[in-house]
Amino acid sequence: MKVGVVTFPGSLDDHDARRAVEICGGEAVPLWHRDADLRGVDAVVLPGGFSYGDYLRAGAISRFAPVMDLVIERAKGGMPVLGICNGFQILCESHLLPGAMISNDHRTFVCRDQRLRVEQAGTSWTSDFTDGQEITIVLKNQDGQFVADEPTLDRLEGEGRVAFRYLGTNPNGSYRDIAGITNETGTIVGLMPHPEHCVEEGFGPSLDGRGFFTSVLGKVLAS
Ligand SMILES: NC(=O)CC[C@H](N)C(=O)O
Repeated sequence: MKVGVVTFPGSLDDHDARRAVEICGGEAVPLWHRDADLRGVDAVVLPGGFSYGDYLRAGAISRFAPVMDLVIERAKGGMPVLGICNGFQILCESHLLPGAMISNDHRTFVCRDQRLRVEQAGTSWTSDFTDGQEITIVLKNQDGQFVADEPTLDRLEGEGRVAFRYLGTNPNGSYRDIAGITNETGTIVGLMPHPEHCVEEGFGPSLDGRGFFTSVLGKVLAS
């Protein structure tokens, strides 16, 4: 299975995302922000970083990158898309996911190991987890506060579209402790913490990131 990883100017975590795909048994395909072809990929990861320097708003310019025309079209047609941190910001700016990301409530950059609860294991990127499972992966951002109006939050909760919730201290003021959400069909997932940094021994607090990639790839890894 081919998983495209988009590099925007200012992306930071594209290499780790490609490496995570390969470690978990997939073929990682590098995509560039100006590409007008998705090179036959079956799924796409929008990685973390500071695309276009986070100017205007994080993700606001990336949404208009040429490659996003195709990503948005294919995502609407059911292609699995994972947005990690800056990628989640881009998914919200693209209106593939509802809500918006604003500055952390404490107005400082946060970098920590973060406990999460998997609230929805019925997505393309979480099927190797179980509902209610606790995982710990890393978190690092400045604009990580997920906000949405009350009807949108109620709809997300009611439709089982809150995919991840922060456990312990809410690190950024995200409404209802929401760390990640999914679309109506569970093919698109966005979250602020970084699974791609938690896929190999000696790096990160766990190997919990593997589940995201094995879920979409349909792979079983020896532990
Ligand atoms: N690690 C990331 O992707 C974080 C970058 C992101 N633009 C921010 O809010 O800081």
